[in-house]
Amino acid sequence: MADKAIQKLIPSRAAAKKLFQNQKRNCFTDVSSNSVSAVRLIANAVADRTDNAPSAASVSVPKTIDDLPGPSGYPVVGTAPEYFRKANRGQMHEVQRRFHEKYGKMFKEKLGPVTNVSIADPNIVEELVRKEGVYPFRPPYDSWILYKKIRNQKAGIMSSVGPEWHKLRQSLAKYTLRPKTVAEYTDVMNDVADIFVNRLRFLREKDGDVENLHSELQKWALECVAGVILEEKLGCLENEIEPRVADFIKAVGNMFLTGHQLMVFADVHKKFNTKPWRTHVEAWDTIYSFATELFEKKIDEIQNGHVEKDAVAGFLRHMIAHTKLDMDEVYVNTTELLLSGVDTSSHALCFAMYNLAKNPNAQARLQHEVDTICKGNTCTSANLQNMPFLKAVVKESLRMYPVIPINARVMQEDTVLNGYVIPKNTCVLLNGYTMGYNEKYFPDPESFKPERWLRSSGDEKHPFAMLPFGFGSRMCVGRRIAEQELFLTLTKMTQSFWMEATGDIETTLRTVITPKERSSVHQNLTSSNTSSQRFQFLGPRGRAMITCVLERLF
Ligand code: HEM
Repeated sequence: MADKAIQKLIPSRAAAKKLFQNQKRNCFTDVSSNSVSAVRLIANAVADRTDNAPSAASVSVPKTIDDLPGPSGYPVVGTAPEYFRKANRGQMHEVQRRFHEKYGKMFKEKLGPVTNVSIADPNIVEELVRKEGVYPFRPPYDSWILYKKIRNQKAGIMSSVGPEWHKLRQSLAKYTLRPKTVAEYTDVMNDVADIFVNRLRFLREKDGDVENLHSELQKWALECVAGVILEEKLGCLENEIEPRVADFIKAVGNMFLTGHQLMVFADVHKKFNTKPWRTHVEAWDTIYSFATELFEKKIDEIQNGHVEKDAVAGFLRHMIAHTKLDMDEVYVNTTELLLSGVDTSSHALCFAMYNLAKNPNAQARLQHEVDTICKGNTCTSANLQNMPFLKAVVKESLRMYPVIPINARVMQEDTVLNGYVIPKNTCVLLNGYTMGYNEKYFPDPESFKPERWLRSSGDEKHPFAMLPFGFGSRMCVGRRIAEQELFLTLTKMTQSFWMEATGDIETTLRTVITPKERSSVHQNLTSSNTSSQRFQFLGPRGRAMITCVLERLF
């Protein structure tokens, strides 16, 4: 295969020159013919900024995937056992980082019968974006596909591929990624942030203890995303919550956890009806039943004209009113948006709070910015335009704790990346986590330094070196929603509390990076403005709270 592909990829000199010129003019259009790929290869060889780019001499003989370095692994199972070793469980991102340290910015690896390629270099990511075509293929978990098959369920924007995905995506992204539209949800999000902060105070005041901070964060995220999509107040942060809300949150966590566990040999798990498979099915069933209930209630309200006249239309109403999606499509999109918005935003907020608590100078600087710009009032979307440090805090926190540390694409055709022919159907893993800790792009990467993102730092950042929301036309469709939730809630937290922490959060990967159950973090929340009114979140043994919250719950 490789020889044939290489032959096809080598154009005549004249054709190459002409195509190269076109290519330079058109570098972001999708061109998929092999001859053009070859020209890209030449263009990349000439323009490649990477330190070990293929030399001009090697260009005429592109290398194949077999030439890539990588761990040799064991017969049949390849490197799979490496990920199942006790010390490495839930640490796929760390294992990948170590492989990159050993084999460089691009390596191959056999996982069972499949050969994957891993990359951790912004130039190669950029090259991939240019070549991934109209339908970037992020592989859904096999377990998702199997579930949808047994339940005859359609795929939504997150789990579909090809033209089907494109249709769902186009209908949605024009609203969810439009800053002006997302800004309309400022009040909804601020209301939830208020309730969240009051809830923390209430829990503290009641018995001096916050029983389950992580659960409060997940409820905060669900309340936000339900407000934005369904215009629905679920009451997640009230004292008594409906069991279905708690069940849904638990189901989302279980679906991501077991999806990750079933990454290899999902069909075998299904055949033998193993525990992870049963949990996976149960989790999806719970997710769909919750979404169906909400969806049907909202549709009923819309049809009967019971929607508040002044309410800002949620994304569900946008999809119904302004797109050509049928009701089934609107429903699966709604479901997948809801479930995508819980563990992602809640973990991101948890890590940002933790980073601020651990870095008092950064927290003080943020407090100063918040006080100067918001002047003690609720933050508006206009205020957000003037809060670069707040944005830098979120960026830096996502660099250190990218909620989704490894992204993936399946090549839709033989594609040359960094001078290697990557065969069609190969899965390429993009290690955002590894890039985020690369000294070359982020000096002193272990330190939390929001100021590195400020224009005044004078640092030029490679635009593809940090991709917490993914990239290209398949990037996170909820990005702006998530960012705005984080900005507004962190502002409210900063206006309300001073956060302190000792100890460290440990993380585990369950599709999303999650704080580990037994992280020994000690964190105080103190009312930020009145020193006499001290909110100390105390745990059962009198230890400072967020600490104990994390110790108990994760
Ligand atoms: C800090 C929070 C979040 C992070 C870090 C995050 C990150 C990501 C990443 C890395 C992807 C994959 C993109 C790619 O393949 O290039 C993704 C996809 C997606 N995200 Fe998010 N996300 C967050 C919050 C949200 C929220 C709040 C929602 C919903 C409102 C959401 C909805 C989605 C959906 C539906 C997709 C699939 C998009 C597609 O395939 O077209 N995300 N997200």
